[in-house]
Amino acid sequence: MVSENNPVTTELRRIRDSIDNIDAALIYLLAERFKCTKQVGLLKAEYDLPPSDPAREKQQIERLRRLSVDAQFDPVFAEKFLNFVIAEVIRHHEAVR
Ligand SMILES: C=C(O[C@@H]1C=C(C(=O)O)C=C[C@H]1O)C(=O)O
Repeated sequence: MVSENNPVTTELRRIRDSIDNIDAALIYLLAERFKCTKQVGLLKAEYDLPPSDPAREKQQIERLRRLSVDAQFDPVFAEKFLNFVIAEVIRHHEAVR
């Protein structure tokens, strides 16, 4: 058991504070993204456009994979994450038709 004032405990708390801030930022960013995709979904419903756009998704995935490499981040995970988000967006688009 390490004490409250142990240097390791202090360092762990400092890093975890940053992790908590980053998680909060991610939630706000995702909320903004879903506000935008909601508008897209309403436009698509109004003009009878298909909920998904595979060509656009392909461009986004290629772009995010490139950005991930630049950022020294795992491009496979980036693609999985984007696909997960897009699947939820498409589900919302189907629901508002
Ligand atoms: C938001 C859109 O709808 C869908 C969701 C996308 C996304 O979440 O980025 C991208 C393409 C579409 O499959 C769009 O067409 O722009």
